[in-house]
Amino acid sequence: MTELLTSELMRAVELVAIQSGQVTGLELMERAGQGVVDAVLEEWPDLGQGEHRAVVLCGPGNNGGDGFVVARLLKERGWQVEVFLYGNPDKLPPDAKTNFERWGAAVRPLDAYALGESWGCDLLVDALFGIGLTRGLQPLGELFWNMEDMVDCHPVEVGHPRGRPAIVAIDVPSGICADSGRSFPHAEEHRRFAASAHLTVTFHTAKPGHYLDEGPSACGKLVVKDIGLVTPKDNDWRAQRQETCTLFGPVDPSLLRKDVKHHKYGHGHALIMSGPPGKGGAARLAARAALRVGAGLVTVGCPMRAVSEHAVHLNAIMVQGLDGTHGLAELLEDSRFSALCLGPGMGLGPSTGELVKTALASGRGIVLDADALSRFQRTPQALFDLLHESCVLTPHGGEFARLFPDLSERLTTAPDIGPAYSKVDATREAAARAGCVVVFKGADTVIAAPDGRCSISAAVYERAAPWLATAGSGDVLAGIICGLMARGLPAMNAAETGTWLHVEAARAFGPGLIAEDLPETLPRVFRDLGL
Ligand SMILES: NC(=O)C1=CN([C@@H]2O[C@H](COP(=O)(O)OP(=O)(O)OC[C@H]3O[C@@H](n4cnc5c(N)ncnc54)[C@H](O)[C@@H]3O)[C@@H](O)[C@H]2O)[C@@H](O)CC1
Ligand SMILES: [K+]
Repeated sequence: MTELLTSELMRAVELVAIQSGQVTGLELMERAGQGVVDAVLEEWPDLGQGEHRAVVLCGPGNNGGDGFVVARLLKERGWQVEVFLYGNPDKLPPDAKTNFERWGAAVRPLDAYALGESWGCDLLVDALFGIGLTRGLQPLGELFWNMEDMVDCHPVEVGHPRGRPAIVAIDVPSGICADSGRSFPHAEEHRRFAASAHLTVTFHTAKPGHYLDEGPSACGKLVVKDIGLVTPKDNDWRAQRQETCTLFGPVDPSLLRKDVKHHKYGHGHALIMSGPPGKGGAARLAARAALRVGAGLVTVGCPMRAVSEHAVHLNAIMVQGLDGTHGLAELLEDSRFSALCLGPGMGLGPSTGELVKTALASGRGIVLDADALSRFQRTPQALFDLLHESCVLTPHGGEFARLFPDLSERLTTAPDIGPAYSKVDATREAAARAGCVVVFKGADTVIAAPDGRCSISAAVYERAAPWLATAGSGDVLAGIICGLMARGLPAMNAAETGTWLHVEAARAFGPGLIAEDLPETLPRVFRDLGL
């Protein structure tokens, strides 16, 4: 688990270190610049030998200051270095100004570079803006478009005669908000409003924006360099500041082990509600996932007329025909049902809403997904009034917008000032409003509890799982979380652990994955975890 710091918190950590006299801002800047050079040489060892050419693009703040340090350190290694500045050197903040002066060689205005498309270098350093970005950037010609093209289409080739540079972003690709991973679109005709990099080197700890929204694709690869800062642990310091969020993973295997002393009921009984005949596949996927993740028993509850369809497909999973809400209430008199899942394939008719209300009244652990969420599009508050701490909502972007239209709008409207409203902000607000755990799905899944706990469970960088974008994979996730809740995990733990396992199963299976493969790959994931 890694704590991710927003720009405000990062500044606060830096201030504590400087005020305590342990370090100066200038020393931190030197360490940051050195960290970037180290990361570049680790990533491209060929750049460690011989003379190379670098172009460093510096901005008007301390990110630019880091850039001047990098320029100087590369020059000391015998490189040819050209520096371009966005802004006025007289207005640089003190530490950046000192490093501008230490650089001491020519600095040309950025326009000369941005318009000139001078790509003939081995390393291009983006030191324009870091965590201090507060608004959209002025159009920079085709600079960002060319950077994206370079990253997407051209493998780095050190010494290529036409110059195919490795692109490294300092702290965060310029134009990307470090808190949200969002850029600030403007009316310029070019599509890119932020830099792209092969490698992004950040300091002390990653920021939420490295994992959210456009962040990961802009960053390329992310490396965190230690610059000797320590995040204060004391509660007083924390109490005065905004809450942090964590990058979740890996899971704690002890939560998943089965104790030899337990019989099947010791591992819980999950009830997965299904829709009408012909729509039962989603519930069966969820049920299979709940069973594979270790629930002792799993039952699919369905309308009487869907029993035979389920019966021909299911063996270890039981089928129970139910007579509407009355039937569900009667079934739940059996206290051994420890968690429920409603939504996948249930349909948008009134019966779905009624079944959800009956299930919620039982007070059991409940996962609501898909149609169980969309059914409440017109009356979200009616749903929120019934939710409790043992509930988990698992919306994708569309379902989130149906339940929380105002939050979704803030998240999708182009921001004009930074830090931009983030998926972490939106999920946290949603969880507080709903009074339960919310899993806002995507490659940048965010999970929040009503008490403010929040984590990002991202399928990006080395954990990318593009094959998860397949029909039914959300149903499987709902089933995994329900199975974990049936086993006794509290809602937040189940949501975080389930989301992590879901991605891990997709990664373990790899290309060609379909939803059916996910539950079947869980045993391999468990073996790899040492269970
Ligand atoms: N905070 C820390 O702990 C450390 C920070 N360091 C570096 O310092 C950076 C932060 O420095 P700053 O706070 O100076 O922030 P930046 O260097 O990111 O930029 C801030 C400057 O840009 C201006 N600005 C913001 N948005 C703009 C826009 N759209 N168009 C034009 N100007 C704009 C601001 O008014 C300010 O002058 C970090 O990203 C990192 O690279 C490192 O030197 C080491 C330690
Ligand atoms: K940058």
